[in-house]
Amino acid sequence: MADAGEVADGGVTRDGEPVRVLGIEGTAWCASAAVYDGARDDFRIHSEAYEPESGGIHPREAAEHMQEAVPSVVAAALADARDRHDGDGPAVDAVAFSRGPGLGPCLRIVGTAARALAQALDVPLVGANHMVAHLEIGRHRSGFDSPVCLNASGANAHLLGYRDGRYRVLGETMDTGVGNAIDKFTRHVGWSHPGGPKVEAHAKDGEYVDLPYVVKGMDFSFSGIMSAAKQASDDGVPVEDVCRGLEETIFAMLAEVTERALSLTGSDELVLGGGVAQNARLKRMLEEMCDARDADFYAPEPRFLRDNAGMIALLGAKMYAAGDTLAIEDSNVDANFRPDEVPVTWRDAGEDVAIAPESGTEVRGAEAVVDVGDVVTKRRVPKAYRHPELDRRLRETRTRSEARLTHAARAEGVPTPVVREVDDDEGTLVFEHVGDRDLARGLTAERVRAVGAHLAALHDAGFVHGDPTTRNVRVTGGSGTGAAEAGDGDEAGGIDDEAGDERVFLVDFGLGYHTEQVEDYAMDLHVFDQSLVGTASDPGPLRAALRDGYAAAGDDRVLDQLEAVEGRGRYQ
Ligand SMILES: C[C@@H](O)[C@H](NC(=O)OP(=O)(O)OC[C@H]1O[C@@H](n2cnc3c(N)ncnc32)[C@H](O)[C@@H]1O)C(=O)O
Ligand SMILES: Nc1ncnc2c1ncn2[C@@H]1O[C@H](COP(=O)(O)OP(=O)(O)OP(=O)(O)O)[C@@H](O)[C@H]1O
Ligand SMILES: [Fe+2]
Repeated sequence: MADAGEVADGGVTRDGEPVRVLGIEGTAWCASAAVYDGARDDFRIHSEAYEPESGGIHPREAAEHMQEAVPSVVAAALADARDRHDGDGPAVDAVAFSRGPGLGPCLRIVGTAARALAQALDVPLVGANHMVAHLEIGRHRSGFDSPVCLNASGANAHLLGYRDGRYRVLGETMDTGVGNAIDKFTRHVGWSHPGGPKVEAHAKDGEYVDLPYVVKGMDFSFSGIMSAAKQASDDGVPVEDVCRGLEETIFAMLAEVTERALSLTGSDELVLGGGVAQNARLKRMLEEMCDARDADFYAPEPRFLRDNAGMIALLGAKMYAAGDTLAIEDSNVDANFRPDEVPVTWRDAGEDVAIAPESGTEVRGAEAVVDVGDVVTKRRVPKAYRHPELDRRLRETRTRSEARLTHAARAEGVPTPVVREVDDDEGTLVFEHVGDRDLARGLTAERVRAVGAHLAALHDAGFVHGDPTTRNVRVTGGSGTGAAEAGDGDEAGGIDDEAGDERVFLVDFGLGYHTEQVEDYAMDLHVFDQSLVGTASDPGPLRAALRDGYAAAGDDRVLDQLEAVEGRGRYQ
């Protein structure tokens, strides 16, 4: 079936001329071809879904589906393009295809089809990253300038922000993609693929049940919650209740890390993408979270959320307009193609997502409202987007651990503010005021090295910070040179950046916990490392300083494990 999209301004042009691009998608389950027409800024999409008879997606069956369905959807799209075309020359300016990530056998079929079509039409070939396509479609349709993007799809879950010519991964899943996690549970209870819509339907009749909630900075993991959900169902908890618990927990995790990314970047725009984004509960949570912080939220309509070739054609049009085409001999597919590997040729340098907003006397962090005066009062305000029981549990436990671990860290010689008052019913803490500015606005290698040493001291004492970022470190002294923005001069009254004046304090221990696991220590370092990548204009030397500082004081096994964490292909 062909869908005609709305006509709008802002279609993609090359040298002032609207471009028309045919896109082909087929990374896993959806064989799809579409024509994007820059003259009308509209899309005609033809899709055929693969629906496994039992179990999940079988790569071989999925490839057979592509083999069968790609030619027919491409023929339909080409007929549309020819319909639109008047005059000489080929009906489209370029052919774009999903190069990855996805299932190798499927990708190869789509790649072959795209190469053959580009050659037959004698037009350039464009290789699109499927995850970047999931986010560009929303950015394009929203008209936002430089949003944070949450991709919630089957095989992936990423938080992305554009900076210095790349989409930086601000946070991501540490194990499976969000849709795949949900689908594993539904397979366990015997439901057919895809499970997401069934969980949504059953959750409507369910009561909330507690399940493990795991976020680490802006990263998150689903393995614990999925095992607990399967166990709960085996133990006789009604499946509707487990579905409700799953939605409330998983989507609250995604909303929280997204809020953290908005807070870290200072961005007030959020765009959602990916198949799981069709879920109404997820959209409502993100909408409420954004409303509460006066941010704009945009989710495209469902046909652009689930896998579709419209998004591939649009990204293809942008890339083609930027001259970003592929020689046939360089057009191999990449099953593990990460979004941060893509040189973003179609955006300008001035479009970076904001970083490190001005701090004032009232700071709105991701979790809390913080009054910064002679003392610092932090209130974990209730989050209307979360289920009230989950909200109460998180606010209480985090307030309690923050008080305890802030104190425990100081006992290990790590500078932290003195805790003056704790009220875990109200979720309020009162701290001594420390530092002149956040590390984000005063990044130097020396300070980052100190953070490495402080984290090593915590780990040596058997606990993690849980959310070490450049915003959760306070520093004294000058504004530094590595900061993402020019800095704000010497707001603290001009203390020089001299040895002896430097103090580096850790704050915000609410996500910390006791653990003996090397993996948890490595994740702690990884979270900080990622925040350097997300906030610094030249992160290389700072990342090296982090490792130096840690190596001097900490356990080498943790640094080895950090490499393993980074090297993990997280597409399962
Ligand atoms: C690499 C590529 O092949 C992959 N695509 C993909 O996973 O298809 P996508 O259409 O983005 O997402 C499908 C997932 O989206 C879930 N889903 C669909 N409707 C849902 C709903 N109403 N609630 C929750 N999940 C839903 C499905 O269960 C399935 O896991 C990806 O983008 O990661
Ligand atoms: N003791 C302190 N002294 C000075 N400033 C502080 C102190 N504690 C917090 N701040 C400031 O308030 C900001 C927000 O605090 P905090 O990180 O604890 O809140 P949060 O809501 O948990 O934030 P997020 O989850 O986004 O990291 C910090 O980035 C820092 O600028
Ligand atoms: Fe997808």
